[in-house]
Amino acid sequence: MAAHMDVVHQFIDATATTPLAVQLPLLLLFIVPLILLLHLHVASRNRKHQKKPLPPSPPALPVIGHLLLVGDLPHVSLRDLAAKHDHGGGLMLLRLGAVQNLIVSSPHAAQAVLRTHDHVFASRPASTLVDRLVYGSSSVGFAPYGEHWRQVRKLVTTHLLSVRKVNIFHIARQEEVRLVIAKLRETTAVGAEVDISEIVNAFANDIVCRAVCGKFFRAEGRNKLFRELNHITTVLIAGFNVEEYFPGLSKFLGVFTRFTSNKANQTHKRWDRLLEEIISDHERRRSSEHGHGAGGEFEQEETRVRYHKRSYQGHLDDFFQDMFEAGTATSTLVLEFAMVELMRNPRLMAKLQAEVRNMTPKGQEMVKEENLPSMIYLRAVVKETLRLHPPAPLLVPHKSMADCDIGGYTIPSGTRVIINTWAICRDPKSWENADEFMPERFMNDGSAVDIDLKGNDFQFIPFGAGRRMCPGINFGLATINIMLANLMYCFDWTLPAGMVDDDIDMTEVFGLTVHRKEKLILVPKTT
Ligand code: HEM
Repeated sequence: MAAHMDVVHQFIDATATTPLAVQLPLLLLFIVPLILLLHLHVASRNRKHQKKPLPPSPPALPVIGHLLLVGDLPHVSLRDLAAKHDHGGGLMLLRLGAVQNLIVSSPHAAQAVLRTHDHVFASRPASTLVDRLVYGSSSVGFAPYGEHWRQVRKLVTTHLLSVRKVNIFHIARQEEVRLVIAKLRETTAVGAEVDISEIVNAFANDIVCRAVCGKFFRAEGRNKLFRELNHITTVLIAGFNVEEYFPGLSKFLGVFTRFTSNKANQTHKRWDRLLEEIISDHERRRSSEHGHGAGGEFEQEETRVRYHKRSYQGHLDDFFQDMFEAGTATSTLVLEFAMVELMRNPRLMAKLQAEVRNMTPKGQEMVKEENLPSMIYLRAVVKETLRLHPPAPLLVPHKSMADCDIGGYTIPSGTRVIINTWAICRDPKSWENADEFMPERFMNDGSAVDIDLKGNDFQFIPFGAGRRMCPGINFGLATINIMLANLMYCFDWTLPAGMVDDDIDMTEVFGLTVHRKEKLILVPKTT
């Protein structure tokens, strides 16, 4: 240290006495390396903090951005756009009106969003329409990430959708399936055609109604009213809502949005009335149950669930409504598409029927839940249906809560995130003969035998993954498995006279979920 100070002193002494011509080179000798070092240090710090580029994007029009590129079937057009513009990274930015949307189209990119950076992307974009129509930001499915969402999600998961609760509801499921089978048997007596789409929709609706409202849900046609309100809600949410794409202009857009807003307000009031009635009914029945004692295990459990719901009164309506929207259309669609694919592939239907009939004890009137675990082909058929026809092909939009770097790009805070699970589930890089219905791929010797749908295998995420993953997965699969098994066990199926397999129209209509345009009409025959 002393030696070092000596050198500095010598330098100062020298510079004080030597002429400028000698001082300058000496100064340069010291200062230039210092400036260079400083420059290198700043450059490396800048490099570290420098924002990475935004993800690639097709050319956009002024004001409306890429809105015109998203056609009637956004899951298809987004897949095609990504193939051209995302440079193979699975990330593409589209500006829809004033809103930036990150389109995620590969398993790798989905994993980055839903697992590695799940804490950044676990929020939901705000929507004035959803707020007006449903309980929006206070529901489970549309709530922004935060304490409220955590509370309602925990409540739903623990008291309605846990594996234990789903198992307890098996008696109710069995009873509801029995009603459907009895109705279908009546039609077989006269050889009539049945609207399968309608039957499975009523069934899925009634199952959710029963879980949420208890076993008196049919009183005063409530199940039908639920179905109607659910339908209107889904159509409104799925429609094009200009405020969503130009949120800053919502005040000036009143003229364009008045019709939708009025309809949304009316529908909201009807939901309110219905849910209020149900809550008061619960209260009344609960006090009378106190007097008479509770029934079997299922009824006791129903009472306990109601009690817990009551203890969270403030959010009761929120999650009631969520259950209907999230739980009905999804299970309906899987059942309907499974029947469609099996009708188009009679050999596969025969294989499934053989399994279901062999695994059900002789003489049993219908398949019971305890018979299901041995039906591995049934599970493969359901998985393959979910792969080819995920009911929510773009999941539910997520929103980023902070800037985040993924794959060499910066995703700015506040970006809306659309995960194209439909494209991912049909990506030929992950799936052999990706567009073909081949349940065998999920069987023992199949290429996808180890791939599961619980949010760990990112090439197959029909229920999403991470914090916002569907909490109704067990409930939904239980509903689908028992119904499909019984449709296979109790009946043989044919198309209406004059139709052949290829006549089944696969044209899709996009909404919150994607469904076929045509109803599925079939003729059941008892076996
Ligand atoms: C086959 C049936 C079903 C499928 C394919 C399905 C699929 C999905 C998907 C893709 C999401 C969004 C995940 C994300 O944003 O990352 C979701 C969310 C949700 N699902 Fe399901 N679902 C099904 C059945 C059900 C059922 C039966 C219920 C309840 C009875 C339910 C309740 C919910 C709820 C509450 C959410 C919102 C979760 C949140 O935002 O935290 N789902 N579902």
